[in-house]
Amino acid sequence: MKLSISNLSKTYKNGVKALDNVSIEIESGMFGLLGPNGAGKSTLMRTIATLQAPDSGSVSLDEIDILNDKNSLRKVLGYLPQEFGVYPKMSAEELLHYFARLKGIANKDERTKMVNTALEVTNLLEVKNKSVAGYSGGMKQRFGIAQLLLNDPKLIIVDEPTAGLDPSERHRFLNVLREIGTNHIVIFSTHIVDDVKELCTDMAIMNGGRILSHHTPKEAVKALNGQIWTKVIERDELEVHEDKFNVISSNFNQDNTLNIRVHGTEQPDESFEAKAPDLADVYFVTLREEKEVVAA
Ligand SMILES: Nc1ncnc2c1ncn2[C@@H]1O[C@H](COP(=O)(O)OP(=O)(O)OP(=O)(O)O)[C@@H](O)[C@H]1O
Repeated sequence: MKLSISNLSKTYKNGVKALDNVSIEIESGMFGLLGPNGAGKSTLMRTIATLQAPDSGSVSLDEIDILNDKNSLRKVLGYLPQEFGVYPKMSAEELLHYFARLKGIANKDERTKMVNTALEVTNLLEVKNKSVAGYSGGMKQRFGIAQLLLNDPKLIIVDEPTAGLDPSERHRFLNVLREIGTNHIVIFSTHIVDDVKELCTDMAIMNGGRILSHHTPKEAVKALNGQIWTKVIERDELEVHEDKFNVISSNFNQDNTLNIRVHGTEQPDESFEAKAPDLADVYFVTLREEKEVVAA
């Protein structure tokens, strides 16, 4: 299965160019779309989900021309938007039966089987009789996945599903996605680098409505080998270092000093130590290079 996006552009009425000639191909597996707030991720997701039209460009899933044949796409799509509304005071099981009926599954045995599978995959079997309105944030997100699994979608889109989840809920949610990622195209957007690191077989970094890079996480990290340098400095030395070196990130240590990471093909000076790159370095280097291009 392949999702092909070609030359997609969208400018909102207020003049914001949310998509700027986006082209990318996505195959089966877990695909992470990583970018800061306002990068254009939701606009891209909503366009693929046929909820809004671009100004130009095309999107296809195998032979389905998504923009001209919305209904065919919707039959194979599972979409979990960023805000997933208010739930009525019904149990998860009842609500899933209700959604399954809406999706046209009239046969009760067939519906029960589907509902049970969805509850099982999302680890909600034990709480299936509880009201969804009273679920925690993480349980609600997993319920969102349960409802989208009901029509056995081929393309699953989840928009920033881990925002606001506590670490254990986030972990449980990522495990559910991992479970369904093997035989579907799952696209999920996030601004959390670790989400992508833990989960994705493929990824792209987006900002300013453009795809800045598209690599597997492994390849992207490998490409920075030998280019990341660290040093511990006092906090009031940060500005000087930022003026002189390509500082991509800084983190406080317990003693209130700062650990800075610098990008460069050569050791900046002898006070720096070489470090193995990680995915956060990839993210910051990519965004920084974009800033330099925009400024030039
Ligand atoms: N309906 C709209 N009308 C006008 N501008 C919009 C609209 N929706 C989004 N934008 C703007 O388009 C840009 C891209 O927004 P989008 O929501 O696609 O980004 P995002 O990467 O999903 O960010 P976030 O994580 O904050 O949702 C932003 O500058 C946003 O303010």
